[in-house]
Amino acid sequence: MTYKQRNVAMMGYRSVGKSSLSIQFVEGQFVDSYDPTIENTFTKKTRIHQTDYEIRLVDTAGQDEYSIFPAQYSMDFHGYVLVYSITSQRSFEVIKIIYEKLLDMMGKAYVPVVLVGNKTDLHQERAVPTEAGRKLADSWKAQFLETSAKQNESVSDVFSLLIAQIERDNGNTSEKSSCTIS
Ligand SMILES: Nc1nc2c(ncn2[C@@H]2O[C@H](COP(=O)(O)OP(=O)(O)OP(=O)(O)O)[C@@H](O)[C@H]2O)c(=O)[nH]1
Repeated sequence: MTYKQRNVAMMGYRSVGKSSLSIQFVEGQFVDSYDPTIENTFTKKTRIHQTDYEIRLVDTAGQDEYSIFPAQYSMDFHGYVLVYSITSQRSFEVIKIIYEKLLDMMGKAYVPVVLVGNKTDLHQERAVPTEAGRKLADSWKAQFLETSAKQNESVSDVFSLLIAQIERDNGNTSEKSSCTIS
């Protein structure tokens, strides 16, 4: 069987749940302890829209507004999952900065991205309204989802949405497209 390989990087501020989302997607479990990541790579074979994919998922170290964008993440990636925590306004501010640095580093005006607001199970601690996340994603022409790695809510949707977006950007789409000549 042949698999389409897609390389995806998870980026965001510290402790927003990048590792937890990766582990939930790849291994189907949630680990409550916090172990800061340096870098971890996971692979997962999955079928999305009748196509078999091997997703190589790189879980990166948490960054803050002062971090220098690691140049290795601007090459060889098909798409990015940019994660903040809905309980942390700072993580929301940091994700905007990471996005700007990513575009800068790649020298592009557009990069396939899914913006993820994680930890929806902590609704009593919510600091970032859903609408703010959606607006930000719209301004990037990116997909947007809120998730809970803990409750496995919408976790696999993050990757299906990103893969679908990457395929659309490559011109591979199962949807019928129309062409108008004027
Ligand atoms: N309640 C709740 N806690 C979560 C969720 N996702 C992650 N956590 C917790 O948040 C803490 C940080 O999670 P990680 O997945 O290690 O976060 P990270 O973004 O990979 O952190 P860095 O490696 O520092 O960048 C851990 O204690 C997790 O158990 C979630 O959806 N809900």
